[in-house]
Amino acid sequence: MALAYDPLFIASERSALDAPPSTPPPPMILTQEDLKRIAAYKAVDFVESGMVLGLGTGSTARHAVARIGELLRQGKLSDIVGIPTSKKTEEQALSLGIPLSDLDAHPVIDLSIDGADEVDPGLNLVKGRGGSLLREKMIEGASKKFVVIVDESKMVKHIGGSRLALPVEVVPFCWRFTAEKLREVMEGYGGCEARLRLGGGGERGEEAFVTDNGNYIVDMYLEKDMGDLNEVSDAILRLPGVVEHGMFLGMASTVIVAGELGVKIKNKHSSSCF
Ligand SMILES: O=C[C@H](O)[C@H](O)[C@H](O)COP(=O)(O)O
Repeated sequence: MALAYDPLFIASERSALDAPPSTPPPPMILTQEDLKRIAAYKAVDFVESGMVLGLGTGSTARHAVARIGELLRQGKLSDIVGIPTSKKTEEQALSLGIPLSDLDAHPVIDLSIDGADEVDPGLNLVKGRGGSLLREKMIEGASKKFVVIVDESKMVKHIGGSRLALPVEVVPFCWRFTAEKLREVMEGYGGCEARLRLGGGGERGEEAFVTDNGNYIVDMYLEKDMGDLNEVSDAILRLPGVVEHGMFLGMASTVIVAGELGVKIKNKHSSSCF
């Protein structure tokens, strides 16, 4: 996969690829990790000193948090306050010396940067395959601007189109009951299989995954396009055992997609490439 990116930009991140100044850099083969980093760095271009920042969670957001830490260390950014969307991100940000706070102290956030599991043509998202959807939705929903960073593999024709999980955070109390209710509700929207997410412990990871909020995740595997996403969202949220779901509808102001042909920036009302 040879890409139309500035090779020096990538090489600066991969010292092993540094070429002597007189020779042109070799054509770059970019990994998915490179694409995530490129999208993340582009998003950090939106960050200005003095901002309150929502710090996302996941393998893509991790690059953005690292970059913010780097720019702070270099003195290119100052007076940043980070609001982490998970305990994991909190740990990373603390290790980088990024000053942190929370929504109680900063109920309005200037800019949030986060990855996504799926992005549809209307910039609706699936998030939460890392289990952080509730805090992400609270923080990103309180943001004046929400910039989503993805590699092109995350683009789908419709939500659920990857056939991977659409996560729903549920209270542990009688989760089977809630999972069954979810399955019943989704019968009206093309159907789904609803499975408790495991991996929370045990010799073979057979225990339930527990979120930062002490809840479980039921992963829904959709059969087809659900249709009216706002209607599905309302129906899911009406179930008493449901805390939140991983559809982020109309929340992204900008999506930065790093792919084979370069970086695309899609704004809510228009899109551009460069
Ligand atoms: O709970 C996890 C978050 O919603 C992540 O932002 C999402 O899963 C994307 O993660 P990644 O960048 O690792 O694909």
